[in-house]
Formats: sequence, structure tokens, C-alpha cells
Amino acid sequence: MRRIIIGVGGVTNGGKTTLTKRLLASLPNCCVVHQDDFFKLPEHIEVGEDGFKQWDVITSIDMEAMVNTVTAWIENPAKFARSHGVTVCRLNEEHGENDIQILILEGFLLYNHKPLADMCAQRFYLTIPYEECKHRRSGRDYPIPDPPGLFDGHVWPMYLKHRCEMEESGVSVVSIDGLLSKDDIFNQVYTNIWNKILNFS
Ligand SMILES: Nc1ncnc2c1ncn2[C@@H]1O[C@H](COP(=O)(O)OP(=O)(O)O)[C@@H](O)[C@H]1O
Ligand SMILES: NC(=O)c1ccc[n+]([C@@H]2O[C@H](COP(=O)(O)O)[C@@H](O)[C@H]2O)c1
Repeated sequence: MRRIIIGVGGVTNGGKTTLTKRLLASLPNCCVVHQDDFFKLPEHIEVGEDGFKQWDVITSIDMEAMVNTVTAWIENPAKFARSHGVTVCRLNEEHGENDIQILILEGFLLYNHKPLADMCAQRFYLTIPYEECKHRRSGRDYPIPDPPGLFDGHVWPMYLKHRCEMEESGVSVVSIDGLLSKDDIFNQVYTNIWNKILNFS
């Protein structure tokens, strides 16, 4: 049985969740692990010198728990799928696609954690410019609402810092322009994933 882990990373509000939902609905035997589900509780988030709770750093996320969840999928993808409500099917052997199991990791800091980045066979990275990001973020409802000034004081500077660190680490990513239409982004990524699967031993 072949198994493949795909990363859908990138900037906050870049379109990661939107893309992931469409991939989940289109790819066979496909499960997802969202990094946002591993945020620590607000009382465990440090307050920085700038007065903001430091949500946008890797230590705000329980990465050990996230990696353990991914490891559970690696050990038994079909069991993981069934327990997450995904119907497991066999695909057409003529096309060499039988028994593929796919896991999507979705999150804004996937590739700044080497163990997680190394697990991905393909890493997509969505980007959008500052103005668009600020605009989209202003319309979002998070479990903890953004206090005034968080975007400029913490979120965007941390994005730039982590992106720089990711680039310096040499991890290879497929950059996706998050300003493209949702359809164009989906088609580009979907095609890329199938190419990867069909060339995957
Ligand atoms: N390609 C796109 N073009 C325009 N708006 C988009 C696009 N992709 C996502 N959005 C919108 O941007 C907002 C954030 O999208 P979302 O997928 O939740 O981002 P993320 O998971 O990266 O934070 C949502 O309102 C969504 O509808
Ligand atoms: N889900 C939560 O509990 C929570 C709490 C506070 C901030 N956030 C924000 O979530 C963002 C990451 O998620 P998105 O990539 O979906 O925007 C971070 O920029 C962070 O500031 C999430």
C-alpha cells in the first residue's frame, strides 16, 4: 500500500483551509490534520514585550501531539481514515492507483518544524501580499478574536520571520499564488499531487 503526506502551508488567510476542503472532497482515501487544532490553551500562550499574546510562534502549538497524530496515520492509515469518517476504497489497479492513502497536513507553520516538514512528500506554500492578507484577516472569526494592532504588531512580522527561516533552512516548497482564483489554485495543486502520486514508488 502506498501512502503519501501532502503539506498545505503558507500565510494566515492564504487560502489553506479552502484548498484543503476541496482536496479532501476530490482525492481518494484522504484524511487531514489541521495544525490549528493543536494550539495550546490561551493561559499557556506567552505575552511578549509588545504586550501581545504570542500566538504566531511554533511554541504556541503542541507540536509533539501533532506529530503523534501524524504518526498514528502512518502506522495505520486505513484505521485512521475509518475512525475519522473517511470511506476507504480500492482504486483502479489498471492505472496503478490501487491502495493509495493520502494525508493532508494544513497549517501556517508546517515547515518551520523539521520533523513535520520531513514527513511531507510534497509541500505547497500559499502566499498573498500584505494588504490582501490584512483585509482577509479583518473578516475572520478566530476562537480568540484578534486584539487591535495584532496583525501589524505580531501576525505579519512573525509571518515574515518564519518565511525567512523556512527559506534559509533549504526545505523545498511549491509556491502557490493565493491571489489566483480558488478554482485555479485547486486545479494546479490537484494536478501536481496526482503527478507526484503516479511517480511515487
Ligand atoms: N483564492 C482565493 N481568492 C479569494 N479569496 C479566497 C481565496 N482562497 C480563500 N479565500 C478567502 O480567504 C479567507 C481565508 O481563507 P482560508 O482558506 O480560511 O485561509 P487559511 O486557512 O489559509 O487561513 C476566506 O474568507 C476565504 O473564502
Ligand atoms: N485557532 C485558535 O485557537 C487561534 C487562537 C488565536 C489566534 N489564532 C490565529 O490563527 C492563525 C493561524 O491560522 P490560519 O492560518 O487558519 O489563519 C494565526 O495567525 C493565529 O494568530 C488562532
